[in-house]
Amino acid sequence: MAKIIDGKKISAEIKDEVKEEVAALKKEGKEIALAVIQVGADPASSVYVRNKKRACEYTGIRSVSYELPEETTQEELMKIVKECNEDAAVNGILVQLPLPKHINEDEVLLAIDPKKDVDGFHPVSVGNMVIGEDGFLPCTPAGIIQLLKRSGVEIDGKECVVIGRSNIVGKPMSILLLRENGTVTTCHSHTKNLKEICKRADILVAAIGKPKFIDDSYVKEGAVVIDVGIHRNENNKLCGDVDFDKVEPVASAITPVPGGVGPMTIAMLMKNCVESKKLFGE
Ligand SMILES: NC(=O)C1=CN([C@@H]2O[C@H](COP(=O)(O)OP(=O)(O)OC[C@H]3O[C@@H](n4cnc5c(N)ncnc54)[C@H](OP(=O)(O)O)[C@@H]3O)[C@@H](O)[C@H]2O)C=CC1
Ligand SMILES: Nc1nc(=O)c2c([nH]1)NC[C@@H]1CN(c3ccc(C(=O)N[C@@H](CCC(=O)O)C(=O)O)cc3)C=[N+]21
Repeated sequence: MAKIIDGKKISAEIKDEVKEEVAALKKEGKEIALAVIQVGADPASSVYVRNKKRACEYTGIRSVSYELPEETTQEELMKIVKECNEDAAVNGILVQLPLPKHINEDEVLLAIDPKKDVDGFHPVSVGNMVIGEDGFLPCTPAGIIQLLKRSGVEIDGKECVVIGRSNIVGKPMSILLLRENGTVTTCHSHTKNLKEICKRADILVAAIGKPKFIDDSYVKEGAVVIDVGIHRNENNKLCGDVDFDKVEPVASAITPVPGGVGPMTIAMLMKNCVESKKLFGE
C-alpha cells in the first residue's frame, strides 16, 4: 500500500505560513494584491480561478479579477496588462492560460513586469530558474518540489522521469528536479520506449494531459508517483493522468487527484505574491 501524499494538508501548512506573513505586513500598513486576468471560459481555468479567489480570501491577499470575453483583442489585453504593471497597488499579475487562439501568448507573457510575474512564466523568470538565481518559480513544479520535500522524499541522486515538456509544467519541473540534484529524463510525444524509461524512475511525474494514461505497467515497484493531470470524467468527477487504482498498489507514495498537486499550485502562488511584495513592493 502506497503512502498517499496529502497535497491538501501540505498546502494548508503553506497557506498558514503565508497568512502570518500577510498579517505581519498589514501591521506595517502594507497590503498585497493579485490581479487575475482570464479571457474566455476554459473549464479547467475556471476551477483554478475559483480556488484562487478562496485562497486569497483565506490568506488576506486582495484579488482583482478581470473576466474578459472570448473575443477580447490582443490590444485590449495588452492594455490591461500594462495598467496592472503601472498600478503600484498590484503586486502580482497572472494571465490565465490557455488564451484564445487569436491571441499571441508569448507577447502577453513578455509584457508582464518581471517584478510582478508570480506565475514565473516571463523569460526573465525562466532564465533565472535555469541558472539557479533567485526569482519567481512556476507554481506547479515548485509546489511539487515542496510536496516531495515536506513528505520526506529525497530527490538527490534519484532517477527522476518527467512526462511532458510544456513551458508551464514539464520543462520547469525537469529543471527544478535537476536543481535538487536528481538525474532527470524528460519524455514527450516523440519519446521512444516511454514505458521502459518510466519503469526506471524512482520519482515519476506525469504531466501528459491524458486521463489515466499511466497504469501499473509504467511504474517500478516502490516508485514515488506525482500526478499533475486534471480532467473531468463523464460523471463530472476529477481524475488525473495516472490510473490511481492500478498504480497505488505498486508505488511507495502517490498523489491523489483532487487533493494532490492542484492545491499546491495555489499555495505557491500565494507565496509568490508575498515574495513580490517583500522584494519589490512599496
Ligand atoms: N494540478 C495543477 O496545478 C495543474 C494541472 N495541469 C494539468 O496537467 C496536465 C498537463 O498540462 P500541460 O503541461 O499544460 O499540458 P500540455 O498539453 O501543454 O503538455 C502535455 C505534454 O505531454 C506530452 N505528451 C502528450 N501525449 C504524450 C504521449 N502519448 N506520450 C508522451 N508524452 C506525451 C506532450 O508532448 P509534446 O510536447 O511532444 O506535444 C506535452 O509535452 C493537464 O492535464 C493540465 O490540465 C496543468 C497546470 C497546473
Ligand atoms: N497562468 C496560468 N497559471 C496556472 O498555474 C494555470 C493556468 N494558467 N491555467 C490552468 C492551469 C490549471 N491549474 C490548476 C490549479 C489548481 C487546481 C486545483 O485547485 N485543483 C484542485 C481541485 C479541487 C476542486 O475544486 O475540485 C485539486 O486538484 O485538488 C486546478 C488546476 C493551474 N493552471
